Amino acid sequence: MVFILKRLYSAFYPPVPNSTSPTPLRFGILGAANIAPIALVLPIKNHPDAVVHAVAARDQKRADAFAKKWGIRKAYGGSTAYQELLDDPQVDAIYNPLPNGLHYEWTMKALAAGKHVLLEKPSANTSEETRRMFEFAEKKGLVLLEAFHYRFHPAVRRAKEIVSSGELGEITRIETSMSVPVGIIKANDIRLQYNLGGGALMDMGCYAMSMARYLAGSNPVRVVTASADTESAFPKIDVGTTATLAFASPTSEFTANVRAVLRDPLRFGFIPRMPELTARVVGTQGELTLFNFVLPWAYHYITVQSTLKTGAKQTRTEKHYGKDSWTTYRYQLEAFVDKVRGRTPEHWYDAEDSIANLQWIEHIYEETGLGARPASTAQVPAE
Ligand SMILES: NC(=O)C1=CN([C@@H]2O[C@H](COP(=O)(O)OP(=O)(O)OC[C@H]3O[C@@H](n4cnc5c(N)ncnc54)[C@H](OP(=O)(O)O)[C@@H]3O)[C@@H](O)[C@H]2O)C=CC1
Ligand SMILES: O=C1OC[C@@H](O)[C@H](O)[C@H]1O
Repeated sequence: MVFILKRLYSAFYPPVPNSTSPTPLRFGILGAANIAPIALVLPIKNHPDAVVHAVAARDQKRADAFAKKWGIRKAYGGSTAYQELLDDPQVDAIYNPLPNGLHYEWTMKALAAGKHVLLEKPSANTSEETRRMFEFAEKKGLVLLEAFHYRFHPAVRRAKEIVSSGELGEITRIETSMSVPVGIIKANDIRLQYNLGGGALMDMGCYAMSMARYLAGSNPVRVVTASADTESAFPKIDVGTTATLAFASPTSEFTANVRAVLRDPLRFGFIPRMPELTARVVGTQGELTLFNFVLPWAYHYITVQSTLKTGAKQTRTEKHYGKDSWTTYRYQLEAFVDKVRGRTPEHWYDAEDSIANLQWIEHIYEETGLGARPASTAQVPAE
């Protein structure tokens, strides 16, 4: 417990670098979003070559309050604030943590304004929108990254390394699961609004899908089964989705179970269930479990159970926290800034990865009968 508190403390009070660049990469944030402090504002304090220059919110008071609280120089507010932020020549890169259904519109506008974009997950409401954003970024020579921060963390990279090493033999099953108990996500949350791109599969499921594909090292070949739980209060929203995907293997096929739940029901009507954040790979020679693959910087463990040549089973536990005080978001920021600066990031993933992730999310939504999330109807700049 003390260990976790220390990790949280250093995430919230990151050490500042001894020297900083006179010309740092200047970020602008679209929306005074809940996630912005932990995902960008705090980790950037530890980056010697990046700063947050401005924030924009639909309400001036909200923008001012956010800027004051987090020490941000400039605050744009009002109905034209987002565009004013994009037009600010002192902003080099945009962080887009708007609701999913607005990702496409404002990323396209940011790219049109000549800004690099760090875009929250899931990248858009549809895979076609994702493809268009990446094509536009490519055309403009700008960096665009879907913020799957977990992928940059040493614990996740190590889990992948173990799977790829062949130590577990041939993969026979993958399970990725993310759930939170009912009550955490409030009824008016963006995650429960269809037009804003809500749904468990979009929100938590995009990680579960991304991790399953990452561990598999390929894309699925088909959806085997998929079912969604709904509640009448939230039309067209999956409050929970479970899907089984088939992947091709050298000998035949293996399956991945992907589970995402936004409102896990109480046990016996009153006991909250523990959140789940687990990835598991079962192979012909052993199995691996990564507990907390999404926020491994706070706490995680990897257990590997393998079968020795003698037939005996051996179990070990590994932990990989990497650099002191670095969260998944700090690792992600390092890669993003490196990419913009023309350096080769230690780790990266490409447009095809983001496009495929959403394609398979769409396939699952179709299979559940709920249908994919609605495409944006906003006017966007010509690609
Ligand atoms: N990487 C990660 O770990 C996490 C990523 N996320 C992702 O970040 C994004 C934002 O999530 P979160 O911070 O929880 O969201 P918030 O509920 O804080 O909403 C984000 C911002 O959206 C703006 N907004 C614009 N239009 C609307 C609208 N019609 N309704 C509601 N809000 C609107 C608001 O900006 P304004 O201030 O201008 O009013 C608000 O600040 C999502 O894509 C989510 O998937 C979320 C949590 C964790
Ligand atoms: O990105 C996220 O990570 C953590 C989850 O709890 C949250 O709902 C999601 O948006």
